Amino acid sequence: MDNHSYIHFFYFFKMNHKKNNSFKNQSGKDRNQYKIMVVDADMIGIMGGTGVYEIVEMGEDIEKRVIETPYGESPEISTFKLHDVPVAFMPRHAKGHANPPHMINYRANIYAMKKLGVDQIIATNAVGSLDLAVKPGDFLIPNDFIDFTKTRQFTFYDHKTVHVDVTEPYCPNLRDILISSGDVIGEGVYVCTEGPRFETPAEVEMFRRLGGTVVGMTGLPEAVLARELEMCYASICTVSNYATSIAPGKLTIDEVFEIVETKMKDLRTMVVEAIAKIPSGRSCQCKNALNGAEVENSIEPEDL
Ligand SMILES: CSC[C@H]1O[C@H](OP(=O)(O)O)[C@H](O)[C@@H]1O
Ligand code: HPA
Repeated sequence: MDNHSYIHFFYFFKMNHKKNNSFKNQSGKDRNQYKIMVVDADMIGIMGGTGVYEIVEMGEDIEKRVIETPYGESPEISTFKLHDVPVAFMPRHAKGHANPPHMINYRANIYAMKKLGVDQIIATNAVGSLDLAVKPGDFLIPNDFIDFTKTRQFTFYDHKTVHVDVTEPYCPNLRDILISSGDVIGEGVYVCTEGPRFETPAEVEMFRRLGGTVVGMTGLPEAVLARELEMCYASICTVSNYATSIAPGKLTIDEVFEIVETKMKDLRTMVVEAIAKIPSGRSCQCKNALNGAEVENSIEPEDL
């Protein structure tokens, strides 16, 4: 086992270890079946969003797998090599865009990536623009978010008190790499709604006044769950439309898919270029996200 794999193994051992050495979760299932099995350390993850379901044609030695997690099964993940770097691609909404934003199993998705050995994630998101200067067809790398989701499982820490810091919600190093890999707007605030409906004009006006730049439905809790597992995470937002009421007329998903499709080639080029630049080993603080975040001696209810 190399150093990196050992660290992953240790980390998950720590996460799963209970005072009484029991690995049973609340449903009584044996947690050993979920213990980390690193396929490839230093793996880069890509979470493909709307219109981005396959990116595997970029790589070699493609394998497909579904990962079991304590939260359920992941969508089918493709693993492959790109510039000799191991990459895992997951379509966030699963095959055929089966899962709408509020039904995505975000915990299973992120846990599965971690289980594979992914420690850095590049996400792609289609978004509506809240700002006339940010136009359909633009790429934007958000540096902050506002979370308006309502019904989602948004943390791994229901049974232990952990408050992760999100002063820098997206990995600064990964953002810098993305910003230098394409023609992008280098900052902006991503507002996440619950969906699946689009926004009302009053909501769009509120999001604008709150400082939002773009709006989407899937960026949260994905970014926070990645932070909770000490993974680096950054997003490439493809602006697919002006948010409702900013441009006249009804918003349809056809226009979203159409713009994403026209930007697909540039998006792929950006992702390939970024992956080539990602250094092995991480110098950011994402890998230490749990330092100073756990309330000492907080007891997991299942231990009582
Ligand atoms: C089909 S339009 C709305 C849909 O597009 C975005 O998806 P993703 O972030 O996965 O690219 C948005 O969040 C909605 O899920
Ligand atoms: N609103 C919410 N989500 C979106 C939009 C939008 O206008 N466009 C693409 N995803």
